[in-house]
Order: sequence, then structure tokens, then C-alpha cells
Amino acid sequence: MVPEAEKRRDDMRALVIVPVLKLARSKAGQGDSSQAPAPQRSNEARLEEAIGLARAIDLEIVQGLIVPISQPRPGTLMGSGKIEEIKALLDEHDAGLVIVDHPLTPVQQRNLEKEWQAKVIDRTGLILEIFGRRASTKEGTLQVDLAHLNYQKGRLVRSWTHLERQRGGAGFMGGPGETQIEADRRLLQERIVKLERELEQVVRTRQLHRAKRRKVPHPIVALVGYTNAGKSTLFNRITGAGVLAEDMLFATLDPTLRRMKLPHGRTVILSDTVGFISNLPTHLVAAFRATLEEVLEADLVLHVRDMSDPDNAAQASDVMRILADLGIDEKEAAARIIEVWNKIDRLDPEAHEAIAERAVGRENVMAVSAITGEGVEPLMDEISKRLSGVLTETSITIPPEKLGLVSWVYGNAVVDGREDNEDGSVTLDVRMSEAEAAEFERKLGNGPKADKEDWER
Ligand SMILES: Nc1nc2c(ncn2[C@@H]2O[C@H](COP(=O)(O)OP(=O)(O)OP(=O)(O)O)[C@@H](O)[C@H]2O)c(=O)[nH]1
Repeated sequence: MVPEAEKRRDDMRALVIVPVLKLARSKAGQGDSSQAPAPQRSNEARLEEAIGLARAIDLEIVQGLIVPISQPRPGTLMGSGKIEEIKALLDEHDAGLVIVDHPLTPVQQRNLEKEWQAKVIDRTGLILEIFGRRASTKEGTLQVDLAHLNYQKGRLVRSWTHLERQRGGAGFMGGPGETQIEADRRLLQERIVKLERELEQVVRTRQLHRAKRRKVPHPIVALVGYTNAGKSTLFNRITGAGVLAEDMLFATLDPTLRRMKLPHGRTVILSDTVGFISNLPTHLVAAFRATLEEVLEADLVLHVRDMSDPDNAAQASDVMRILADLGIDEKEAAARIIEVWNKIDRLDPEAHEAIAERAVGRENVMAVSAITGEGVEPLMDEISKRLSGVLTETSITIPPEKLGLVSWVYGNAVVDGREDNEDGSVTLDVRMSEAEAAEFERKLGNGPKADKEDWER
């Protein structure tokens, strides 16, 4: 039976804990000879981020705590003194959920739940929960549910998850009994198999759409960045597309694609992608194939950084690591990535000037404010310049009976010169990509049309 005091605990009121392993910290400080050491996050930055993540799912955070751990315990991670201290805080605040910003083994999670008589989730659990609430397309939802079930399968406790809530699961204080765990596992496995099958179907359909979209002859520009860096805001600023931009972590889970025009008339497809985060578990990276594939295929990648965040160097190196995991290596990165230093309006005048100066003259860096629009025009010019590498100069003549194509050329290629000939035809000096040239030829010869609707979602 669950005692009265525990029943009252509110599992939307949470305590956030950042365990700091002293051993790990001193080791990290020494660096790794085979790799440049990644910038270290301060404990305060970690705590602030963990609280931000928890707020992203509407939790009420009663307190945040940095907990130094000299010797990690296999059974409970932290020692009994700390466990007692935290239990007292939970009682004091009537909180029923503890977020531990560190990986927990299933045994540690179960033991801590018992000790604290509260639900416990670790960083992966929390990120999965956020993703679960944000996914909006069928594929995104299936991917997250699948990642969630796989994560849960190895656990000895029932999760504090949106899935559990959907199932109406409650009364799980202290964890389910062994038979219950067996039954749960069987159910989980059945759901996993079913989801995998559904997902296969959805992925197949998407790949079909993607293949069609690739026939549309425009370069793809993908936005990437740490969560909350301002990707959606920048996306809106340059496309006027009205995509959801909120102070909400991971507001963008599914790829958003829009066609846009650059100065000089060049058309590109801009793709907004999922926000990255440090310690993103590998199976979660895989879960976002849909948006990440856009990045892999992109002709140009804009890496948006929030320069007003003191932690931005560590965030940037996390993003680069994830891109490297995806197969975009450093050498290639220089050619394909522009770093967009965003939120410069939030900097004090001195820092603003310093950042602007650092950016000037560096081909790979552009300083902007997606909110005020400062620096956005030069950014667009830079995008044009980068993409013009894939263009070939040519001269085309459009016969009088096909003059409708003139506006298509203006809309899709870069037009450098025009001559209206006596016979009614028009000659244009243009720069266009191979694919655009092929599309033009198709249109000229009444060939099969590319299906515009396929990518304009
Ligand atoms: N002051 C200022 N705020 C900005 C700027 N760009 C974005 N923001 C704010 O930063 C917050 C996050 O912006 P989003 O565009 O949603 O960030 P995102 O990178 O798409 O976030 P995820 O969906 O989590 O990946 C919002 O409150 C924006 O208004 C900027 O240039 N200046």
C-alpha cells in the first residue's frame, strides 16, 4: 500500500540534479592526446540547461542542485548522505519527480526511486520526453516512440513518460513487481515490432517523395544548431514563412522545407532541422534521420550559434561532433558550412563590436541578428556566392512560341544579360546549375515536368 504522504507527491513538481563526478572532471581536464579537448561546460551552465530542458515539458522546478560525487556508487550513483538530503528536499517541496542530468543504469534508477519514493528520470529520459511532445509528423512520432520503448525496455521501472500517461499508467511508486516487469517487457517488445513495421512503411513513402523532390533543380540549404540557437527565427526572417518560432526547446522536430529566393533571383530550398543537444544518445540521433538526412544532402549548411550564450563554444563543438557522426567531416565542413553567429543584438556594445570584428574577413563566419535583421543581407549574399560555384555560364535562346519560359528562367537562374531579337525570340546570358539546365531543356522540349507539389509542403 502506498502511504498517504507519498500519494500526495506531485510528479509535475521536480527537483533537478546535476551530478558532478570529481574523477571525471580531473580526467577531462587532462585532455586526450588523440583529440583536441572539447570546451568544458561549467556546472552552472549544465544546471541551467537541465532546468531549461525540464521547463520545456512544463514541469515546475522546485529547486536545482549541483551534487559533487567523489566515488560513484554502482547501486545508487551517489552516497547515502546525499540521498537523505535530497529526500528531505522532496518532502519539503512536495515534489514527486527527480531529474538526474547524468546517465543512470536501470538499477540505479530503480534504487533511487525506492529511496526517494519519487519518479526518477535521467537525461536521456528527459530528452526523449521532450522529443515525444514535439514530434508532429507520423514518422517523427513513430521514431520517438520507438526510441522511447527501446530505452524503456532495459529499465526495471515503469517510465515517467508520455507513453505511460497515454496508457493511463499510474500508481507505480517503488516500481512494479517482477511478474509485472516480465509482462511489461513482452508488451513493449510487441509494440516495438509493430512500430518498426509501421515505420518502415512511412520511411519508404518518404524516400519516394524525396527522390521526386531531388528532381526539383534547386540547391538545398540546411539550418543546424544547438537547441534554441535561433534557427526557426532565422528561417522565418529569410523566408517569411511563418514557421513556429518559440522560446521552446526543440520546437522543430520534423524537417520544414521552404523555397526561397536569394538576391539576384536564385531559388533555393531552405530546410530547418532539429536542434542538437549535448550528450544526445546515438539511438536518438538515428531517430532523427528524417531531418538529418536533409543536412547530409544539403549543398550548404548554416550552423546557427547563439553568441549571447556563455556556453556557445561547447555547444558549437557538440554540433560539430554530431555532424561528424553523420559523416560531414571537418575538411568538407569548411566548404559546406557557414557559421551564423546569431543574437548579436543581445550582446553589450563592446562584445558586439568584438564579435563583428572576429567575423569580418572570415569566409565561414557571418554575424547576424535574426530578430533585428542585422547582417542578414550579407548572409544572403554569402549564400549566393557559395552556391554560385555549382553554376555554369551559358547563353540560351527562347523561341517566340515559348516566351512564357523567360519568367521561369528569371525565377530560377541568375540572369546576367538579355537581348530581344528581331524574330521575337529572346536570348539570355545565364548562370544555372546542371539540374536547372536539364529542367529548362525539358520545359523547352515539353518533356516531363517536375512535380512542384512534392517538395512544397
Ligand atoms: N534577441 C534575440 N533573440 C533571438 C534571436 N534569434 C532567436 N531568438 C530567440 O531565441 C529563442 C529560440 O529561437 P528559435 O528560433 O525557436 O530557436 P531554434 O534554434 O529553432 O530552437 P529549437 O527548435 O530548440 O532547435 C526565441 O525566443 C527567439 O525569439 C536573435 O537574433 N536575437
